[in-house]
Amino acid sequence: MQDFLQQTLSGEAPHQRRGETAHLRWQWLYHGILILEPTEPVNQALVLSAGIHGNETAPVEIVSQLVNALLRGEKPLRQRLLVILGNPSALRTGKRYVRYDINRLFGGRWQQIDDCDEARRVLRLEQTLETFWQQGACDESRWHLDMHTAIRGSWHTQFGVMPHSERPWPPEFLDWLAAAGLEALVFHRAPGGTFTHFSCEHFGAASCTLELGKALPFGENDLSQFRAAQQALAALLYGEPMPAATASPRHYRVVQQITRLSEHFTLHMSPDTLNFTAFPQGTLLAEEGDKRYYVQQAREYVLFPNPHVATGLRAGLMLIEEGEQTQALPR
Ligand SMILES: O=C(O)CCC(=O)N[C@@H](CCC(=O)O)C(=O)O
Ligand SMILES: [Zn+2]
Repeated sequence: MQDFLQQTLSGEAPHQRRGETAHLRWQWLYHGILILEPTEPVNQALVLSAGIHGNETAPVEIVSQLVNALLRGEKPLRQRLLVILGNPSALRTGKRYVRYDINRLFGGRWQQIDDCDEARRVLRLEQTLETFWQQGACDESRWHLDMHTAIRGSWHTQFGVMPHSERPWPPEFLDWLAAAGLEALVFHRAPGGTFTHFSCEHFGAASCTLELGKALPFGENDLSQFRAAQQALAALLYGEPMPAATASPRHYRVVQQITRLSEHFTLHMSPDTLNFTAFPQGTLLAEEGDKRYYVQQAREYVLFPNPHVATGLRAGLMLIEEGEQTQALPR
């Protein structure tokens, strides 16, 4: 296979479904799903995914470049690696999703929607991860990096979203995220239907949703903005030197989720509001019938505000920065 992205976009299975280089063996498992195993024994396994949303193309281009170099035999591999381009149909159309946002369906939530390609895709991805992790030794370290881009511009242009976990995060994982150039880390405080929640909750993986810049069509991305992330990935995959972290990411925690429940939902934010915009205590953020969302803490920052999500889905998250003084409004 010459080019994993082009192969995936073609919708065709490759003529040759497995192969090897001097460093590794690879196998095409299904559309957008490729497994690569080093010939030398290793004790680390990585799931590297992108294209869970079909309009978020920069990470797809980055993953494809990294993987193509491995397929051409130009680079060694230091991990067992499962590469996933999450939603090939959506990638072909350049839309976030075709019928349903697959990053809300993991952990079996696909069973709660009508049978459709996206529900089946999530089942396939869940099963593929399960088999991949089971194939490793029991002491193998498990990481999952799921790469996205944000719909809006952001005060922090590159950041990570960490799934809810009761376990402490491995320091080497946090160090890697800092070296990848992430300016902020956002910590969820409740379980969710994202891919990273699934791998963290079900398989104990250290996982993070990486948000790299703003969503643009294929060919319009300036990948040089993401040099640190690309170098950090090359370090992980090929054993190249890690870039030095220039700053420690700021830490934020989710304190409220705004959910759109009906057609009557109104979000009181302009379409230009950037991610991580701060709002003072008492600000009315959104309303829907009798339900009103206000800023509770002294100051809260908005993430992923989107009044156009399907009903029942998250229309925004409100964050506080760790270490900032908090004082909630009396209820
Ligand atoms: O910019 C937006 O509104 C969405 C960008 C995006 O797709 N983000 C992920 C975050 C997943 C997480 O919470 O870990 C998503 O919404 O699925
Ligand atoms: Zn996304």
